[in-house]
Amino acid sequence: MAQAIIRGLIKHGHRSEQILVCAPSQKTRSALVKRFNVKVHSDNSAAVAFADIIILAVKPFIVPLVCDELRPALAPLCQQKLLISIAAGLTHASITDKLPQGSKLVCAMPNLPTAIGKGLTGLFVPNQEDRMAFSDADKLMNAVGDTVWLDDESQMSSIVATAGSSPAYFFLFLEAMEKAAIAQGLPPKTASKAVLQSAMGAVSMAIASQENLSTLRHQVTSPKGTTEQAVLAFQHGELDELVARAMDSAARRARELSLG
Ligand SMILES: NC(=O)C1=CN([C@@H]2O[C@H](COP(=O)(O)OP(=O)(O)OC[C@H]3O[C@@H](n4cnc5c(N)ncnc54)[C@H](OP(=O)(O)O)[C@@H]3O)[C@@H](O)[C@H]2O)C=CC1
Ligand SMILES: O=C(O)[C@@H]1CCC=N1
Repeated sequence: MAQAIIRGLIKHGHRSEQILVCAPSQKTRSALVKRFNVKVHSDNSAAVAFADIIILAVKPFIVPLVCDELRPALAPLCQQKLLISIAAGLTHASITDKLPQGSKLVCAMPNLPTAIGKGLTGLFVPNQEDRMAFSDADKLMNAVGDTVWLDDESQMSSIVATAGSSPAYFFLFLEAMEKAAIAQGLPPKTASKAVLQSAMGAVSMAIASQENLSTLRHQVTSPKGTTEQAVLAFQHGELDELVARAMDSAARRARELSLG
């Protein structure tokens, strides 16, 4: 995910020499230098001296370890630095507990399309009045997509399910359509093109249109036509219930991660 953010930031005008990536493995660091020409370091605390905004982009269980490493360097500077955690599930309090008192932290939940400037990031700070003070986090994530502020931290698990994880659901659905189209006899390249262009067209249209999703669906679905048969098959397969179950599972996992 860090690479997606870096790619998006550079694509949208941030200079690579202004980005320092701290990662333990030499292989990852070399790959990042080669790919993005960013600065790299093996020591996480180097980020404190270098950057005003520090993104914690490690697996949730590694966040406490990284906070331990940042703490000594961060303590005297914590009012001047802005930290952004993108770790799924971790609560604001559980991270600030590991940071020097007075540290400024935003919890964020981006998604992979950040890499092409089309991300969606949910942002949360405990006091809504503080949002202005955290506008740099909003600006940064806005450079790689859109942002939404969450009023309540309990909404974060829904943003994980709806935005953080959801590109994978769409990829899964598109994969299934591609397989079915090939099974029906389309050449793989034609199947892929037809699926992706149709998905892009549908989403672009939904964004541009004044109509809601249901109205747009009905515009495609001619009475007694072809679409109706496919929609009925999805409904017999209880698509709504399946999607709700899948999203509940993702949200539940985010809440589990918050318990450590
Ligand atoms: N993948 C996604 O679409 C999204 C992920 N997230 C969140 O992003 C976070 C990272 O997930 P993801 O990118 O998928 O995971 P990856 O495993 O792909 O990346 C994790 C990175 O953390 C680095 N790392 C490991 N240990 C340390 C350490 N001690 N100090 C500094 N860096 C370290 C690794 O570096 P090295 O290669 O050197 O080991 C690696 O590059 C998670 O918290 C996840 O919840 C949030 C939204 C979307
Ligand atoms: O699967 C995960 O845990 C991460 C968080 C959201 C997307 N990927």
